[in-house]
Amino acid sequence: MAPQFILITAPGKINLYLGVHPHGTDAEAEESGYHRVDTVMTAIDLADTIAMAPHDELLVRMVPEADFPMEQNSAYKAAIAMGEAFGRDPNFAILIDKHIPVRAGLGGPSADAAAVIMGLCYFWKIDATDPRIDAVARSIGSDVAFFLYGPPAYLSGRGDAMQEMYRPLTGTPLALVKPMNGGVSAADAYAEFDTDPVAPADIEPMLQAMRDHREQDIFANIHNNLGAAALKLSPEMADILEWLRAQDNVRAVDVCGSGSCLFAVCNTQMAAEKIALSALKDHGWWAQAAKMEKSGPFIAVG
Ligand SMILES: C[C@@](CO)(OP(=O)(O)O)[C@H](O)COP(=O)(O)OP(=O)(O)OC[C@H]1O[C@@H](n2ccc(N)nc2=O)[C@H](O)[C@@H]1O
Ligand SMILES: Nc1ncnc2c1ncn2[C@@H]1O[C@H](COP(=O)(O)OP(=O)(O)O)[C@@H](O)[C@H]1O
Repeated sequence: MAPQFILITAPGKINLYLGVHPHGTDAEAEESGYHRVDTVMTAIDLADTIAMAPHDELLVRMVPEADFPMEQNSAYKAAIAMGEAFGRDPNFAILIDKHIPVRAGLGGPSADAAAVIMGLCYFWKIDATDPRIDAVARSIGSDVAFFLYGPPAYLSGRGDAMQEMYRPLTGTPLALVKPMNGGVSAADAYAEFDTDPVAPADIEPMLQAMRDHREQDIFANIHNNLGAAALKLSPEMADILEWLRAQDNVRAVDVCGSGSCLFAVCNTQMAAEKIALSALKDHGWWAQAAKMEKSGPFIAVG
């Protein structure tokens, strides 16, 4: 008998490499205003938790309560799109325990959408390789496809076309720091990028380092050419960037996706914890120690 309740852990992500290509480089990706993007992402252990059970209608709630209508929730959109793709009524109650900050570049809305897609596949016994799943993911957002696969990966196109997957960097310590208030939306960051587009760094050294699992080279090739746009939209991020770079035991620092969060790869978990605490205590920034995670969303059955 199918279970009546599942709990899905939906990890956020960081981009170890984010290369946005100025317009005019890829006609297909640029349809409807999108940019050609090459990215290497890894999941992190800062995660939302999503409880799902069959219900008499589709109901999506967040804790803390969302300040936008349910119909705009990525989890709701994913459930509707899955229902349409598979010809079924997505009548489920979905409760999202929110831990991943929004407008942070940590992929929270996309992680929630991927978790709901996986949850519905579980309830409806849909094969994970069904191509309709990938199409649903892409229709919700560029980052959703990454979460469906899980391990660190290189994606191209709009950042939604899987190219290669790599051995995870599980447990690598991170300090995440962002301004306490406000954030940067992905759409605003891309629009700002267009005012002064700069070509990305060569991705090959990063891909080769990921293939060979050479940590030192991976961290030496961390790159994000959307970061400058985020910094213009949220100037406090520049203070955080400078401060993180000056901390002890930090191997690399960059912007998380479209911001407003920044990450520091640290030598030890204690160093990451110390940096997070100092960011909060001495500067009033939002901060959290985290780790790189081996995979994307995973399901526990109740
Ligand atoms: C920047 C990245 C890096 O991983 O994520 P975040 O850091 O925001 O989490 C992604 O490219 C964001 O992906 P996602 O958050 O899924 O954004 P989407 O809903 O697909 O797109 C939001 C908006 O960003 C712009 N956009 C997004 C992706 C892309 N390749 N080109 C774009 O120009 C478009 O204006 C689009 O309307
Ligand atoms: N499940 C969700 N969790 C959080 N925010 C969501 C969700 N679904 C839709 N949103 C909307 O997405 C916005 C954040 O989008 P975006 O800036 O692209 O995300 P990110 O945090 O990945 O940078 C929120 O302000 C909110 O309006």
